[in-house]
Parts: sequence; structure tokens; C-alpha cells
Amino acid sequence: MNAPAQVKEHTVTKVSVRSLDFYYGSTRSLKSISLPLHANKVTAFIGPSGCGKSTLLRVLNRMYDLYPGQRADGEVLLDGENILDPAVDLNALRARIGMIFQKPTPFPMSIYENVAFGVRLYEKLSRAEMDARVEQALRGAALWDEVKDKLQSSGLGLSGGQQQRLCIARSVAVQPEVILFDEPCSALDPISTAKVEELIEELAAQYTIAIVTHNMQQAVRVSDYTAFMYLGELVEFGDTDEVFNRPREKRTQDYITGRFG
Ligand SMILES: Nc1ncnc2c1ncn2[C@@H]1O[C@H](COP(=O)(O)OP(=O)(O)OP(=O)(O)O)[C@@H](O)[C@H]1O
Repeated sequence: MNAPAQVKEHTVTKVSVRSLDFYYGSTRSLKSISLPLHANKVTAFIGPSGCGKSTLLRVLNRMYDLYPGQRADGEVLLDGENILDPAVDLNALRARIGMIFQKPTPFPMSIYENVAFGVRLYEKLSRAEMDARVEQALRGAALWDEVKDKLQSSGLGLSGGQQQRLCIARSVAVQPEVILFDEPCSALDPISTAKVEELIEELAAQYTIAIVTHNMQQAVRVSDYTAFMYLGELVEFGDTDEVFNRPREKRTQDYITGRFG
């Protein structure tokens, strides 16, 4: 009897990066990058300093548009639509693709307002609806129990780890489809890091997630797929387990075993 065919888990491509080049002035910092971000999965970007990880994230929500002299060529398809098209509405795009930065950056306002602020830019909700949205976002960011009795206190009064989860709540509140994390734990202590990592895994049930990290154990812990970049090129992309245990490329092997970087 034949062995049953292996059942492959069904994956849906949420974002498809195709032949992407990126230029800071005349310097080409991303070289013909092509890769998918699968829906409801976590994709980690690893590689030595300066290889282009943050640049790639900044392309994914058109952050570079704020800076003259920076330019992307190629395609980034979000549900099949090219978000590099100049006609794309950037406010609408940034509601669909949220970003969490290395350093927590709460606004100098109350915890409640930090979460409600972005929602007001996009939606007109009643007070009760907004209260519900704020609670839902804070619960989604695993922060509700710690702040529910002090929603009117300043967001800046929270610990670093709480501030980062507040930023995650702020992002989640506008109901994005994709969340980009740029080294979200590098300013956090180990306990806060563990909380944010756990949260990232939970968020993948609802969102498509990309995370840039220098911490290879973190990539192994949180991600389903890993992209290894080097000098602006994508060297290897695959299942995290494969990339770390059976890398196809020698450069990947050398990097993950600490021979350079
Ligand atoms: N604003 C900028 N102007 C010019 N060049 C830049 C700018 N930002 C980044 N670069 C260059 O682009 C390349 C990629 O940088 P990027 O920050 O994306 O790398 P990275 O992999 O995220 O590095 P790190 O891990 O240190 O954050 C580097 O050579 C860097 O010097």
C-alpha cells in the first residue's frame, strides 16, 4: 500500500514582494528581493547589521515616502494590489499595515487616548463603541488587566514593556491586517520580552506578522518562516525549522552558527 501523501498545511499569501530594489539616493540597498508573507503566520527577518532588514519593513508600509531621495522599484502586492503604486492612499495603507518600532513610542497622553487616537483618524465611533474598541485592543495586547483601573493616566508612566504593549494596542486598535515589528524587544528586559513574544504568537491568529530581530533564539521561538538577508540580498527564505536546522546556503549556516555578523 502506498504511504498516504503528506498533507501540506494550506497557506495563503497575504503580501508578495516581487523583484524589489530600494535606493537611498544612488545607493542600492535592497537587491531584487522576492518573498511572500503568509497570512496568519510570523515571518522573521534576520541578518547582520546593515543587510537591509529595516529598509524592507519600511518599504512594506511606504514609510520611505516621507523622505525625498528614497525610492523603491518592483512590486509589493497586498492581497494582489501593488502598494508601491503612487496612487495608493497612504493613510488607508498604514491602517492596513501597522508598525511597531524598536523603542516604545507612546504619545504624551493618557493610556486611553493613546489607543483611541489612531482610531479617530479613520472611524467615527460613539463613546461606548470607542470604549469597547479600546478595551478590546488593550486585551489583545495583553495589557488590559494591568491598566484597566488607570486608563486616564499618562502612557509615559508605564514601564518599558508595558509601553511597548501599549504601542501594540494602538496598532491593533485600528484593526490592521499586517503588523510589522522592527526589533520590538531590543529595549526590553527578559520578562517583558517573553510577554511580547507570547503576544506576537497570539496575534498571528488574527494578523499577518513580520518581525526583524537580531536575536536568533527569538526568531526560532516566534516565527513560522525565516528570511536571511545579507548585503541587501535575500540569501534564503523557508520554514524557520528548515532554515535553522538544514540551511541550504553556506552563508546562512555561517551566520546562524555565529561565524559572522
Ligand atoms: N537613511 C539612510 N540613508 C542612507 N543609507 C541608509 C539609510 N538608512 C539605511 N541606510 C543603508 O541601507 C543599508 C541597509 O540598512 P538597514 O537599516 O535596512 O539594515 P538593517 O539590516 O536593518 O541593520 P540593523 O540590523 O543594524 O538595524 C545599510 O547599508 C545602511 O547604511
